Amino acid sequence: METLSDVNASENVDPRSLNEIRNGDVSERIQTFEDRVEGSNLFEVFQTMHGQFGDLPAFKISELMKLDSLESASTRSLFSILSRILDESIDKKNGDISQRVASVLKLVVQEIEQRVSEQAVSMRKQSSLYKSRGDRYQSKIRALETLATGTTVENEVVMNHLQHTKIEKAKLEEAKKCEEQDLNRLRKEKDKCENHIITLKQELELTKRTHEEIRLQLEVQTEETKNQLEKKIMKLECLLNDSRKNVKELEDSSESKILQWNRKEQRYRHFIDSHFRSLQELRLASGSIKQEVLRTKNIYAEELHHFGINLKGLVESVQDYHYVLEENRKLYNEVQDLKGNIRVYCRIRPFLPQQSAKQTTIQYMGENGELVVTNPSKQGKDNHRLFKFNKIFGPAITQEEVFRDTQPLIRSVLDGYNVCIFAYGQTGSGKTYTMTGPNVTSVADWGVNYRALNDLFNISQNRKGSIAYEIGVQMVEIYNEQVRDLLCNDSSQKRYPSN
Ligand SMILES: Nc1ncnc2c1ncn2[C@@H]1O[C@H](COP(=O)(O)OP(=O)(O)OP(=O)(O)O)[C@@H](O)[C@H]1O
Repeated sequence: METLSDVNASENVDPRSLNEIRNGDVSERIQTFEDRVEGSNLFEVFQTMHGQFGDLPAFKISELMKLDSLESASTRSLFSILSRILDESIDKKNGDISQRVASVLKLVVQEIEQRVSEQAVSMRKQSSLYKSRGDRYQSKIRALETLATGTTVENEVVMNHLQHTKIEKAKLEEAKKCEEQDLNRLRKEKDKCENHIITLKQELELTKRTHEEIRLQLEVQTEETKNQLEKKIMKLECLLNDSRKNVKELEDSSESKILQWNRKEQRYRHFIDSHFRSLQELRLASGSIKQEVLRTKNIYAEELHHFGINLKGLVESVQDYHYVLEENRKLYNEVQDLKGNIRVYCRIRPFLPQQSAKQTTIQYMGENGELVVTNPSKQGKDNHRLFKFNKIFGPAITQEEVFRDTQPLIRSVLDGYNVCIFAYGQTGSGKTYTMTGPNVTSVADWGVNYRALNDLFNISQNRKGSIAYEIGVQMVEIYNEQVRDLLCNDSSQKRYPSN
């Protein structure tokens, strides 16, 4: 890019000249060129002649004419000299001009004419030169103005770049801070590492010493081991010899075994061949069995079809059966109701082996549940008392017989009735014996509880295809007007109902 200073340097033009050219002021420049010529010598000659021109000798004029100073004199000086000479001649000689003065004047006029023509040519040249320069400068000015406009856009770009650079600088400063922090951290870590290295060196030194000691010990051990190994090698060589003998023997035996194996192989081959033949026979048999199975399958499908038809009838029968069963249950429960919701049975305990006076107070025991008890200590009407029960179980009756009478009542539980079996009597009268039994491991001795539960579980098991039962049991004891839970393991919580 060509700048203003470059243009000045290349053209060697004063900036002031540029302005003058721009304003078109060229005339003053022509005068300046005229002033550059100075003819002081000629002027001085004419100064000396001032006031005595009429007496100017011929040699002086010749000398004057020979002088080269005419060429070097300025044009203004020449005009001034010419004017004075003419004024002098007019004043002193009444307008006559001598031949010599006329020739001098002629020379001066010729010189002036030549100069004027030369200067005119020069002026034209200079004028055209300045004009061309002016045009060039104008175009350069326009170029510079365009350049200046471009520079504004560039400035914006540069400003953006500067802004970006500032942000980058801020980031770099931030990064620098981080790096300084990292550097500080690394310095600390370096210090730590150096300390660690010192510690490690000490440990290494210690380890070296230990290692040296161990090495010495190992050398001793190695020597011992070497001796032992040498002994072992001796032993092993002996063993090797033995082994070689053994190998020889084994080779012999293995040869005989190989012969045996070959014979066995022969036998197995025969065996496999026979099995292969059997297998082929089996394959044939399996084919026929498959056909048989297919036939059976078809027959089975037909039978299944018939079975389905029969089953349908059976399902209908089962539905009828359920209906009949329901009817039975209703009738059964009605019978139980007719028998009475509350039934009282009396069981008479036999005498215990340790009882000495085996004298009974029971006077009469009727089939209809009547019981007459005597009291020998009382007389008259109070001597005997009559009791009426649903049934009386005598001393010889078994556990099975007692249960049989309660069984129907217990079974009504399965139809949704609540049943309670209540054993009442004084201490030692046989309540536990009747309800639980003397020996639970013997089925014959089972009391009402075991038998009832066993019966209920059996029935629920038989009916599980049609009915799912949930069975719950409670066993309580009322003693001294306090109810106690007999199924509770924790004696502290036995009191019923538990808190
Ligand atoms: N029917 C019976 N046949 C044989 N022995 C019986 C019979 N009933 C009870 N006993 C015997 O009588 C004794 C007392 O019976 P049990 O313990 O059943 O009486 P209990 O009424 O439960 O007494 P408690 O109220 O003190 O518990 C027991 O030794 C028992 O074996």
